[in-house]
Amino acid sequence: MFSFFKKKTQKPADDAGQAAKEDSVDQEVDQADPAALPAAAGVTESDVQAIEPEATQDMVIEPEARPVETVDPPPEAQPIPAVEEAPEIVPDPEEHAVAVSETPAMPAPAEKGSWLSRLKKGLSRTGQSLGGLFVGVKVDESLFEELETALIMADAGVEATGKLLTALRARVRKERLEDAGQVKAALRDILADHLAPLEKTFPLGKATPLVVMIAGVNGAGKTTSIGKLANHFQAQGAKVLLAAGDTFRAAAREQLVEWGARNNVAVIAQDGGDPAAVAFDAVNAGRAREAGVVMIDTAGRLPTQLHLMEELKKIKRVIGKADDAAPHEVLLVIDGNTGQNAIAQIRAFDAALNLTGLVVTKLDGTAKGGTLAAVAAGSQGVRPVPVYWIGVGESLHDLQPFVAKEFAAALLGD
Ligand SMILES: Nc1nc2c(ncn2[C@@H]2O[C@H](COP(=O)(O)OP(=O)(O)OP(=O)(O)O)[C@@H](O)[C@H]2O)c(=O)[nH]1
Repeated sequence: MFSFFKKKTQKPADDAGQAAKEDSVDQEVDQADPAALPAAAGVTESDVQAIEPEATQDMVIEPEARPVETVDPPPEAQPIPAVEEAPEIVPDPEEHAVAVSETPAMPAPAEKGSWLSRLKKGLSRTGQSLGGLFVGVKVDESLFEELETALIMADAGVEATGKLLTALRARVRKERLEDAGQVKAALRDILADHLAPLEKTFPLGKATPLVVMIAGVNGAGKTTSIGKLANHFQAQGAKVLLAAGDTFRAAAREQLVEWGARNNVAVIAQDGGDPAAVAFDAVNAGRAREAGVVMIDTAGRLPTQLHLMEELKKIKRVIGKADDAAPHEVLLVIDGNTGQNAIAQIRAFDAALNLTGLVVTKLDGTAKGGTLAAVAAGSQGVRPVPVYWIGVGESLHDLQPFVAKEFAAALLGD
């Protein structure tokens, strides 16, 4: 395992200072000869080196911020393998002894059934309010009215709700459906068709390395999703490299480093400084080490924090200086509980970054599972960005590819 850590003592004093500093680095980076970029971005070769054990002593780790309790090790977790390059950048490797596994931990096909039941359970609040409407009722206008209310309450939005109900009425008429169960089955098909354009297979292997930039608001589940995906990609045989693009929050870096240790993959990190430089290093390191995937975490931010949105654009630009075609994927992680606000988030991040996909987390326990129907309908002018993965919990197995048919069934509690 390769672990890198660039040490810098300078930290941003405040937002204004940080913005000014970023502006100057931005100009440097943008005007620089790409070959000279590492230096322009404040990166020197001596900065990028395998961490020595004693260097970890200087790391600032907030013990209370360690996410140990939020991260379930895979059921088949094994003790740390006796690898020479054990995760030295982790201050206390013993803490990882129970969590590190070399064994791919994503579900085998046989586990598909349990994923479907977790998906159904995760979406049960939406499932009960939508699916529950069909129990012991007659097929009449009041059923359609209740459905309309339930879809709006599930945050499907006005456009999707109208479209779905128009299609359902037509189907009921055409097929002369009189049984509520049949109407429910018809709605399930219509929903699945409606959501199908969002379904897309993640293009692992499209480029080597495939550079994936991850963005989102604070706490959406970016870092956790990266950890789960690292495991997923490894299970598919891809060598993974992670980059801790949140250079401001020590706990965020720590969390990624921890996921790196769990998955036995390298993490590029830096204490303070320019996140674009970390991303740039990561792409180069990924290429040098023939990684299959480089995943770049970024600090959480609100679309209204304009200077932070500019920083995100800059990170993307600088990644492009390391590899013309990169980032190949720009993913927005959204919290499934966010409801209609997710639409505003997608619009804003898409405008800044031209998103290629979504990861929707925390669908467990939400009554707002209809949001994806709103995305598919292009509600409020949102572009129907593909959904690669959905998350229904905190364990490794709880993040899985989005399948429209499965999702539609779970939305109706089936
Ligand atoms: N219930 C549930 N919790 C989740 C899911 N995905 C992530 N979480 C939890 O959400 C919390 C925040 O996740 P993070 O990965 O730290 O979020 P982040 O976007 O990286 O956060 P910042 O770095 O602060 O922007 C953690 O406690 C995760 O375990 C999910 O699908 N379901």
